[in-house]
Amino acid sequence: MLLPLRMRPASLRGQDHLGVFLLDSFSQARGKIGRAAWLSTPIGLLALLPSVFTLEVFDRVIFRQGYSTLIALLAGVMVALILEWFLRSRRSSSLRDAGAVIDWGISSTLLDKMMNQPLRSLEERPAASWVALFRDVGTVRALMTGPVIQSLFDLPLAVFAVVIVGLVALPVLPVVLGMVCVFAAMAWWWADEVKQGKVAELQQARSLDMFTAEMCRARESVKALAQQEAVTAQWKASYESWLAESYSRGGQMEKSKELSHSLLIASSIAITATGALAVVNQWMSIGGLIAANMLAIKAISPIANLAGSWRQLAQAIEAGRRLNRVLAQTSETSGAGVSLPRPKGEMSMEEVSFRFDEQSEPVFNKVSLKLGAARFYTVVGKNGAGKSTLLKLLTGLYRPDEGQVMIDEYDLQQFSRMETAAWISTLSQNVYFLDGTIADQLRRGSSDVTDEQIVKACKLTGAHAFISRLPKGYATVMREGGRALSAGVRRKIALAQVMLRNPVVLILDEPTNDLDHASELQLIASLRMIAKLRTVIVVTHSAGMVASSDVALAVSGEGDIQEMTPVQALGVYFNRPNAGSSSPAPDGVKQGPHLTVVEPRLASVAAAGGDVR
Ligand SMILES: Nc1ncnc2c1ncn2[C@@H]1O[C@H](COP(=O)(O)OP(=O)(O)OP(=O)(O)O)[C@@H](O)[C@H]1O
Repeated sequence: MLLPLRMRPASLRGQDHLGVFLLDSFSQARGKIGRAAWLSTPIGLLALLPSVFTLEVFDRVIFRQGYSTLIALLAGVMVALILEWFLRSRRSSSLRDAGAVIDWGISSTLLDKMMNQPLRSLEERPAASWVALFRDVGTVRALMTGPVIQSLFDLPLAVFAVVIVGLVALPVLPVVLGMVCVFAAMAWWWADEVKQGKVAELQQARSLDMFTAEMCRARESVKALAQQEAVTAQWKASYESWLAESYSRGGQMEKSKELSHSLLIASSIAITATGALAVVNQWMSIGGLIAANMLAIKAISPIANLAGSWRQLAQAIEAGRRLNRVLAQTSETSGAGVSLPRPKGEMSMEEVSFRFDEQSEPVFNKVSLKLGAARFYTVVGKNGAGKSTLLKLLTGLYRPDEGQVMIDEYDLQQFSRMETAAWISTLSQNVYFLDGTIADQLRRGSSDVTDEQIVKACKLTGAHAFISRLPKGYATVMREGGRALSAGVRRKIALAQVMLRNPVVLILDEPTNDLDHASELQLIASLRMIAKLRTVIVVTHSAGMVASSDVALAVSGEGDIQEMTPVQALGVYFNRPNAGSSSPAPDGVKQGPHLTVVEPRLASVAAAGGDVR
């Protein structure tokens, strides 16, 4: 239900749980909507004056040659017209303001909601459906400025018109009432989309939009794998189904419009015929007959217009329901309430269980784990075992179904995303940048960083050398997630972004993906040094990284995690049973399981435990 509180039937108040969040935004515009509703009464009355003018002209001016009456009537009707124009423009402007207030209220609440939803809720909805939700806000706002609300506000006019017909042309009143009832019945009959609460055409248009967005995102894969034919066929099928629905609905609407037009003419004929009989029998005047015809149109128009706007109302109701479902979802916690001392960086999991949904097997089943502060951990396991899921639990991005994830003695659940991110910085597998310069990207997570710190972080991750060679250096603009930069450079910049947060715990998901061999060695060396001061946890398929870590956490894929020495992990997961002994070392490993390669010019940074701030 989208109507503001004072416009809703009393029976619905308080029980409309669907509209409760939207009503918050509507209530901010209540004053403006109220003013528009109040203005509708004088507007309705003034709109009837031309009919009364016609009546008087016929009855008093024509038959009695009353020139002075005509001048007085003309003056009166001109004043009324100007006043009506003024009031109508005030009403439109109030409704426009109300629409803007509602739009702003819902859009900003929706944006807050989106930003503060747990990652799992965000993942359950395709990215394109969020874009569609913001478009839904426009649909709800259009309700305020479109024909629906105007027709609703004009409904009192119908009542006034019928009353005046009763006063000036009583014999035709039954015909007018009959026609009003016919139009009201037709309006009810055509309201099937409103009654069903869904607009199939709109739903198909949304699916089509979402598929088009997916297609654009997957353009490189589609081209590379030559999937054009299959994708085109799928898109055309989706488009055809939307077009068929739109065509059939369009046809129905045209039919109803034609019928409504013919019925209006029929009403006029019926009123004229009945009125003519009444005039002949001197039950009413000719002026009364002409005025009754005009008033009948005034009485029927709001009802006919309302019926013509059902579609817009149905779309707004559907959009409102969708918005409300999202707004009603739970957000992440807003914070711990007090500023807690910076933790040392010990991480632990106590009896943690997690599964993606009821139907799937648990990824973790009562797992307990203790990770010491300032140590270097690697996470190993086969594809799909649950390594990334483990990282998301450790960063607080996923909440365990059971058990606790702790940093030092604090349960992560008590912290807001901002609080957790200040201590635990994470670099996910897929790096994506919003539009802006490289410097903007680096400042986005930590606005107070200095240029010197930015350069230091980029040197640490190896991004600086590349950025310095760009014609615009750090002012180079990145678009579409930074596609113009190579994947390796994007990863190095993202890593610098993470380092600038000055975390206690650094969590990286396959950071050596896309890195060349020298960069991988440099990163491993940097991470070893960073781990002198911070806890470093890295999901990796790099033997060199595992060999350089203090402990390997092996995710079995059967719900548990085992702690191993790097040598054991290299044997089990990299088929290198003798790594760390006198046998050939894994790639990137120079001496035993520990890598000691540090670029000389980075030594000072690395020696400070990667402290760039
Ligand atoms: N958003 C999700 N919704 C549902 N299931 C998921 C989701 N993300 C991961 N999974 C499932 O959870 C399991 C663990 O996935 P995860 O990405 O943690 O594995 P991984 O060990 O990191 O794999 P890889 O080495 O391929 O990156 C997989 O079976 C995967 O299909």
